[in-house]
Amino acid sequence: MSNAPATPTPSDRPRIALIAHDRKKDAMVELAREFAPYLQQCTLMATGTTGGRLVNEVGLNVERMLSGPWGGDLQIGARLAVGEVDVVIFLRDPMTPQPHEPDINALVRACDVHDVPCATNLSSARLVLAQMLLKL
Ligand SMILES: O=C(CO)COP(=O)(O)O
Repeated sequence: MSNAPATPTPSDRPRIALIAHDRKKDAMVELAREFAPYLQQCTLMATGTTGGRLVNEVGLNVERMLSGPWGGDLQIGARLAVGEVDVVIFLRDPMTPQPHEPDINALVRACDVHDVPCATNLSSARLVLAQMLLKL
């Protein structure tokens, strides 16, 4: 039997969900640029508009769900509930009421139920990604 390390497969990659409310999307793009070399090695999913910006402005490969108000947060929550998401970066806007507040709460609750790390602001997102980088 060979002692060579197993070739990483897509399923070994950290699976990260990236979500940002409108007034936080520039910050998400900036964060993604900062961590792009790492994020390129991850399996990424995002809500629709956030994902579009990450694809077009950062060049990341992202699976795009529906936009948040149309159910994107719920789609990510459903994936997370069956063990398909390792980390959530969710840059929420605490100053703007959202029409889909119940969906947002459901996703954050699912993170707590399943003990999945959920960074809801830029500083905690940087801490989480920096810690993940150390495990490479
Ligand atoms: O509304 C959102 C999260 O609650 C984000 O959705 P978009 O990325 O489609 O703007």
